[in-house]
Amino acid sequence: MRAHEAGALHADINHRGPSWLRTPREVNDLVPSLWSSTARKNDDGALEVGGVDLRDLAREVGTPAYVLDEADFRARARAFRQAFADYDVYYAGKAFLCTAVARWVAEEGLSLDVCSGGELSVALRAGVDPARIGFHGNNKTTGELRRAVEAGVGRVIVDSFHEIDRLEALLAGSAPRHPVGVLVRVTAGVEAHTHEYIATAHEDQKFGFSISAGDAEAAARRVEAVDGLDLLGLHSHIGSQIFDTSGFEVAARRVLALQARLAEVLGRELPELDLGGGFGIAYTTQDDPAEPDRLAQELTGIVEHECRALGIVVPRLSIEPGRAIVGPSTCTLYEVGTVKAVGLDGGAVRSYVSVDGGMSDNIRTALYDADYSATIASRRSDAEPVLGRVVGKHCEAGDILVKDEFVPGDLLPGDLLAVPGTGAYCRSMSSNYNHALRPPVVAVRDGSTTVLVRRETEDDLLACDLG
Ligand SMILES: Cc1ncc(COP(=O)(O)O)c(C=O)c1O
Ligand SMILES: N[C@@H](CCCC[NH3+])C(=O)O
Repeated sequence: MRAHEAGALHADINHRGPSWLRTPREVNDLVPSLWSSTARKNDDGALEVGGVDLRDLAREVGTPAYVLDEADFRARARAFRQAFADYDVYYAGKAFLCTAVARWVAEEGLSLDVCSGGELSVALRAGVDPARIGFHGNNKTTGELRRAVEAGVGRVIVDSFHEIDRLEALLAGSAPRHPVGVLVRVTAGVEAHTHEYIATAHEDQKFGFSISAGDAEAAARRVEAVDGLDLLGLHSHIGSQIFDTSGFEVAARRVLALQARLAEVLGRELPELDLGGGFGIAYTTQDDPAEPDRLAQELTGIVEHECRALGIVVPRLSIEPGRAIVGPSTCTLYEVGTVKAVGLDGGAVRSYVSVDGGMSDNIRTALYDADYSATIASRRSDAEPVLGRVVGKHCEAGDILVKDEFVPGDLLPGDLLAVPGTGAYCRSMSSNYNHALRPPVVAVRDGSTTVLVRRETEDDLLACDLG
């Protein structure tokens, strides 16, 4: 099958309008924008990341494995830190968090956003300064709030009236040494251009207080009235994997209008404003993410312009990027187990490549219809490329990792395949479906490997099974 035929076939199979497909010529090569900065193919055609040949890594730690390029992660964290020098940059730990990564984040001068008691524990165990932790969540338990308050987290981002009640009750029982900093999470009524499950600023969803319904103002007044709470400002997160800053612009306009109104109502200007995260990354060659410098320029421009128009002081700004820091830093390494040619209508053939992981280590394709790419990682292939689909080993027809990709026509069991861009929301959303063991997270740097999170064992799973 020729490339243009495959492209046409692809468009036919997915009745979802134009979609992305690499050209067969790239089957051995890397598209740099999709990979971490140290990834390269060596003379054998094998994939190297952080100076480590992934064939060696597979022998050492097995597959599947998440391979995290430490230098790339740190460089992206630093780039946000530098571009947003006047902001506080909170790394969103929900994208991926372990103690080593929490330490890297702190070493690079970033703060940390956690959204559960579990993430808070990791941050505290890593020695992150609690004052630099922001605590999120739409249903924080009293226990979680107590731990956060006792640890002295810098800010709690409140998300419901019940949560404010809970905090009030908690503070009435034991006065913390310092007032608890609070941001009120608001929904600005913006339809962000992303998958509906990861858009968070439209009205009909669970997060935040609605500005238009008056709940956001009521929540701010309520927090202001509670002894021991220090209302620092507002928080707006419009969604994830967003490329277009116009959503931020509309949200900023509405949030700052509320900020100006609160200045009148409360008799003081709130000192802080968090614009959330959500900056997109390249999963395919169709995605064209903005560099942190440009994002900083645009966001700052939007906020300054609005503040001028409203006659209020520009608050201290913060952002919460997760995916844009950790997403591109990681690829997942798999071993091919079976290859099956499946005939399609019209006589075309699709090659189903089954690997030793699947939707348990990357649910994003099944959940969000996300696009990924893949490359052969163990050798060079001179065979004619074929249209392939990379699937997992789970008992589920939707267990797809890469919907469409050209793969070498001579792919065989035992070959290694790598999927780039899996640093965000893959390990952190992984599961034990079919009693799969979660893969390890292995950092590579300057030719050496460090296991940051070990592979789960059957004993780990059985330890929870009390018979
Ligand atoms: C409140 C909040 N902040 C930050 C993030 C991080 O988003 P992203 O990883 O897309 O930057 C999220 C996730 O969407 C979020 O809900
Ligand atoms: N989990 C989502 C992002 C949203 C998470 C944070 N609100 C994803 O994989 O794209």
